[in-house]
Amino acid sequence: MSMEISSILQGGYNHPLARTWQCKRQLTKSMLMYPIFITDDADARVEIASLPGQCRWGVNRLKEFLGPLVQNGLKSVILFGVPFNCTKDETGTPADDPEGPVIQAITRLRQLFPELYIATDVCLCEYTSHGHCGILHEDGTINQAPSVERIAEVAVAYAKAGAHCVAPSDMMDGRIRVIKQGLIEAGLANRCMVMAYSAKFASSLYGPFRDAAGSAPSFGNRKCYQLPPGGKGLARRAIVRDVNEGADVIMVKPAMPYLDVIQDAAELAPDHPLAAYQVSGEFAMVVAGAEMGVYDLRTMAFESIEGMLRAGCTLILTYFTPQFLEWLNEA
Ligand SMILES: NCc1[nH]cc(CCC(=O)O)c1CC(=O)O
Ligand SMILES: [Zn+2]
Ligand SMILES: [Zn+2]
Repeated sequence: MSMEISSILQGGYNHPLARTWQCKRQLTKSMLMYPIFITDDADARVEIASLPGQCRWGVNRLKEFLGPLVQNGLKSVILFGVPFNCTKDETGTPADDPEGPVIQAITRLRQLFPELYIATDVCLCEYTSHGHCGILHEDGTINQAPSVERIAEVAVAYAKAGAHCVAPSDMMDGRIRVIKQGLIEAGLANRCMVMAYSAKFASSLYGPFRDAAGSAPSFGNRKCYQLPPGGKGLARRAIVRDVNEGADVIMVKPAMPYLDVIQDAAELAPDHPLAAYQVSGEFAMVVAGAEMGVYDLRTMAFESIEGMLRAGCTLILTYFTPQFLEWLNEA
């Protein structure tokens, strides 16, 4: 009894090279954007306990930190400011301080690595006294209009300093439109991209980041602006909303538990680049499993990315970037 011809699949992926042809999209170095933490002690290099292998860096150390990675094919970074020596207030005044870590780092990186693509996370939580991502009413709820104005002001300041991309992670309604408008008014809209954290969920997976950035809210939580994990419909509406407001790139965050949302974004915004953010808790989880002997780190790291590529993303923000650059050399 012979097999049906359509039953035979293995011949199509028997050879290692043929296996790569079965993947519609393969990880390349250009797809990787590395999230890095910049602190306001210029000479600092402080390891972050909850994020194995990651440090908070001062601007004077950026050459030694990123030089070897750029040499190895690093194409882009996204900057997070982590200030300790500033006075945080209600409106996040230190966010766009010209002497602050983000603007200093943009200037320095543009000089050091002219080819490196520099994105900046834009948010107020690292700079507000209350640790929330916007400006609050007396009763502690978000005051939308001034929040969005302030966030746009910070975004434009980063663009003026030379950022190639501003990426608002606050999840305030209407911010993409106001940021885009601000860039247009500043004459920068044609050379600074807006990457919208469109579908950002209220996740348990941000813990190590908040630890690293000192950005945990001092009261309450972020559930009135970040999406509920089951909110597929809301995520779809937020993606469409941000496209209509002028986002250049759509992002889904976290990535691994939200692959269906990435796939939805690919369908809803087929003409936009699509980013997935493998967040701090995902990174910590993958590393911890390897340390417990559950799997091989490298194999699992690639598998975790494979899902995002299948779902349709074209850009990946991950703390594994230095390792991937290395592993892709060996592949
Ligand atoms: N604006 C907040 C912000 N910016 C980046 C992350 C998370 C990134 C990560 O976990 O790697 C968060 C999440 C949060 O604290 O709510
Ligand atoms: Zn924030
Ligand atoms: Zn942020």
